[in-house]
Amino acid sequence: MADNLRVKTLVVGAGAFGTAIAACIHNENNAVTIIARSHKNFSNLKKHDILKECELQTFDEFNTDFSEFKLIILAIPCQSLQKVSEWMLKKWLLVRNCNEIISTPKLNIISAAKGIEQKSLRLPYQVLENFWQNNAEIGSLSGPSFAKEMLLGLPTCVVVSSKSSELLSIAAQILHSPYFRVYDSNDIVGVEIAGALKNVIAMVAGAVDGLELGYNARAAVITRGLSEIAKVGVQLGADPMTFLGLSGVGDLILTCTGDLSRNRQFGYRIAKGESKENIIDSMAGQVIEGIATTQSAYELCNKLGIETSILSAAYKVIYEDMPIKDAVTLLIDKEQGREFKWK
Ligand SMILES: NC(=O)C1=CN([C@@H]2O[C@H](COP(=O)(O)OP(=O)(O)OC[C@H]3O[C@@H](n4cnc5c(N)ncnc54)[C@H](O)[C@@H]3O)[C@@H](O)[C@H]2O)C=CC1
Ligand SMILES: O=C(CO)COP(=O)(O)O
Repeated sequence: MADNLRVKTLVVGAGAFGTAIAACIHNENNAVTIIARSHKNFSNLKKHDILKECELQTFDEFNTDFSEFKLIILAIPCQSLQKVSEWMLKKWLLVRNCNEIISTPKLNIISAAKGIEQKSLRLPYQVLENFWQNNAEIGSLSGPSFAKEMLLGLPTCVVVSSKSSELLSIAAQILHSPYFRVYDSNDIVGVEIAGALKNVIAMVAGAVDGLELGYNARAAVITRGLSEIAKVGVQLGADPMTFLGLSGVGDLILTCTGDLSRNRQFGYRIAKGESKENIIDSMAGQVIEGIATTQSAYELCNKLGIETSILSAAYKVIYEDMPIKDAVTLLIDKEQGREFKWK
């Protein structure tokens, strides 16, 4: 296809997921530009044949009008969404040489972040909607998708969620391919709550394995964890069926059982006696979203008046230095009760 007929997609962030999604969607119909923090990232990206063809820019040097891109994917951690949005708006005004964005077609922005913003307790789409107001349609990409497997071209199914059907159709057109299947959903609250909270449950599942408590215990954490996730989601207005989908049980199973998960690894290593600081230092700057989300989730559950014992046990270990064995006792000694209680 002639270059001027190709759709253009922008991927903001050149970490594990930014790199992987760019490799999945760059093709003869879709030209991907990736924004990385520094030129140092470029040599890493160019190790992959497909990424050699993408346009690479740094945050500092970037000077294209954002509305040239049919889709913008934010592949950055949840806690950076506000800052990166501020950077984008500043750049956009600079490139357009104006003080205000007036009557432009809306941007189409999809976030891949799986977390809850600290202090404000907002989900990624709420941070973005609040910032971009009428200047963008907002969506969320989630589901079981280890970046490493996507980079290898292994089959992956994800869900894109948005209130805008136009954005859903653009996302399907740009993202969907035989090995990268995209389903759509209108339940952005459910999809984002599931994506955020599964990281905390994955840390606990990792800890169960680190403590060698057995497969039964791990299955119990996954299932009871799903019940806690659904309880929080339903209270926030999510559709309960979402938790049976790719962003719910799909991503939960992947992250709780797959050793590629950084959140699972974190829990495993904590259970083996390593300190939180040590583990973070060893991750070479890669984000472990579950750490910040544990705190946000704890505060959110308190605010909503919901009892969630697994999420709360994770908080006590990570933020109150409760010995992990005491947290296990807390969960085992919990009062007997009905399997499903929505409050
Ligand atoms: N790695 C994976 O398999 C998947 C990750 N995700 C989610 O995608 C999000 C990003 O994850 P990864 O790419 O894995 O993380 P990462 O830590 O590998 O990369 C994050 C990137 O964001 C950049 N960044 C962070 N804060 C920034 C700021 N303020 N300004 C500019 N750049 C900034 C970093 O420089 C880095 O390049 C997370 O929320 C994660 O949960 C979603 C699906 C799969
Ligand atoms: O969300 C992920 C896969 O769907 C990646 O999980 P981790 O951040 O735990 O590696």
